[in-house]
Amino acid sequence: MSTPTTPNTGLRARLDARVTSARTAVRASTVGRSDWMGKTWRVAAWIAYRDWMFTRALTVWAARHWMPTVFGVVVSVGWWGILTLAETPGDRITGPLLALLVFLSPGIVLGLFAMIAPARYRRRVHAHRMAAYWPEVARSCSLYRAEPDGTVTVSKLRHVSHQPGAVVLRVETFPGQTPDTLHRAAPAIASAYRAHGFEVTPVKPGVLDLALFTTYRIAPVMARMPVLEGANPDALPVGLSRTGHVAEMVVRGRHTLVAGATGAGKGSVLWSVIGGLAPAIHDGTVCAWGLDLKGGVELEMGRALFGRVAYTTEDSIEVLRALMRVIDRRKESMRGVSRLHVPTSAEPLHVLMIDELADLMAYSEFETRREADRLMSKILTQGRALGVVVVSCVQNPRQEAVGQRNLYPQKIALRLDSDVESDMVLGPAALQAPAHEISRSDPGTGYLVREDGAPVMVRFAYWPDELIREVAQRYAAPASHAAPEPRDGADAANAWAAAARRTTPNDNAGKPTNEDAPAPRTRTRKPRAPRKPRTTRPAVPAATPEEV
Ligand SMILES: Nc1ncnc2c1ncn2[C@@H]1O[C@H](COP(=O)(O)OP(=O)(O)OP(=O)(O)O)[C@@H](O)[C@H]1O
Repeated sequence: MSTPTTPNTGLRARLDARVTSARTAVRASTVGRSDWMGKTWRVAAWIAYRDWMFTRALTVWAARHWMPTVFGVVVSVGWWGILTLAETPGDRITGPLLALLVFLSPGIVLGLFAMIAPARYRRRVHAHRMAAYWPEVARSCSLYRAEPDGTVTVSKLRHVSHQPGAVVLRVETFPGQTPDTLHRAAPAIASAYRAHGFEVTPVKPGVLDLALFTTYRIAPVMARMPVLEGANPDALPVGLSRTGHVAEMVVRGRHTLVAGATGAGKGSVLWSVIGGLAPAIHDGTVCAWGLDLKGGVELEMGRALFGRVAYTTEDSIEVLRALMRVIDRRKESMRGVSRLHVPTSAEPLHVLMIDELADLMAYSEFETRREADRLMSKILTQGRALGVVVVSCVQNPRQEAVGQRNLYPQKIALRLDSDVESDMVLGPAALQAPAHEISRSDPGTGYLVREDGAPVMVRFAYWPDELIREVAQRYAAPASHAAPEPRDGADAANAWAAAARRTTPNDNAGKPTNEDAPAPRTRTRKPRAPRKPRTTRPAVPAATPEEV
């Protein structure tokens, strides 16, 4: 069966056929010939092809590095002028002098470059050295493939760039290699280049940026008066990263666990979040709740920013219940409408800040602990999409203190006491984020591990008391940020408890107490019938020494 063809397709096919036959004819009469003429054509074609490749690479390089290109053109034109002038009959000095100058010109050009832009020159030289060392590093870190003919292919180093405090290697996988291999080799590469740490960032499929840090520390950062544009719960600026960029943290849609030994700087994280969101709190799109089980020492400083706070375990349970009521209401209002809550001043994003989670979850009375555990589990599992997020700070990340570690998709590990604790908080990310190695003299420094598992070292901004007071005064929370009243009947948490036949203090609200209850009926028990004497087998008498 023939397919109908349009006149256009027919023309194109005819043209293609002619081009193909012309190419075949040209090949046959040039490089396809088997005699010496064919050989000459092949050599000429090879030279033309190499020329074309060189010109293309040179053009691309010139377009990328226009400054040295312009400089080179100016110098060449200058030389041409001098050489023209030197063509004076009888002059025996200018020619050799110019030849010497031409011989020395690369050094002169580089020297001028080093004089004009010394920092840039040093970076170029450093990048060049790192690139020269790369094949050896790649081979020793198993980033190579050996062909049967003995050739060795290593992962390609695309380019080396410098950022403040880091050198970034852009590395490309070769066919047959996966980015995972590069991820695994990253610690060895960092060690080969004597780097203080590393971060791996995927750029595109098969291409990764490996940042090697030239400094171990991030200098302290002071917080400043926040502005409304910065108060973005999707990308909240909280400090500086090792590359000197502003480190951002996602607050909306993420629960965050902050773990750090005493004096590690959990206060800086706490205030970077609440203080950073202060303008949004003031305009009503964020509502802050606080549990400070150190008796309010931390949160009272900025009390005006919070809608509701609790400083005792009993009050904390009430606050958690109130948050559950928010979740219950949102569930009803968002059902079938949206799957991720968008904060507005009528329906704000609720951020619960807990300072010292272990006081509530591990060191309180059994009943309180059980109730807190139940409410926290519900808030952590249901709150995220409904616009209720939790930021919990804890000193001791061990199991009994933070049983719900896995319910926090985002983790911040400040200085920790041991590698076991780093492992507990960060899981597999601890390999790239050794929080136990953070120095005591660097409070506020920690690893921020987002949902994707890639850790970033951050120095959280330091919030002095005066600034917290000033921010609280300027951006006080609106009066409407009071906790919602309980609806008639039990809230969802209590319904859940009732379903599980567990009693909570709240289940008993409004129910008759034991004083109202009728006296319990006492059952008169019949006296037990006397036991029948047991029929026992006759005991075997112990053997006497004579019998043995
Ligand atoms: N980002 C920071 N930059 C510089 N210094 C900081 C920073 N954060 C905290 N500090 C210093 O470290 C000290 C301890 O900080 P902070 O009270 O926040 O620690 P913490 O982890 O909350 O300790 P604890 O759990 O014992 O209360 C502060 O008094 C301050 O001097």
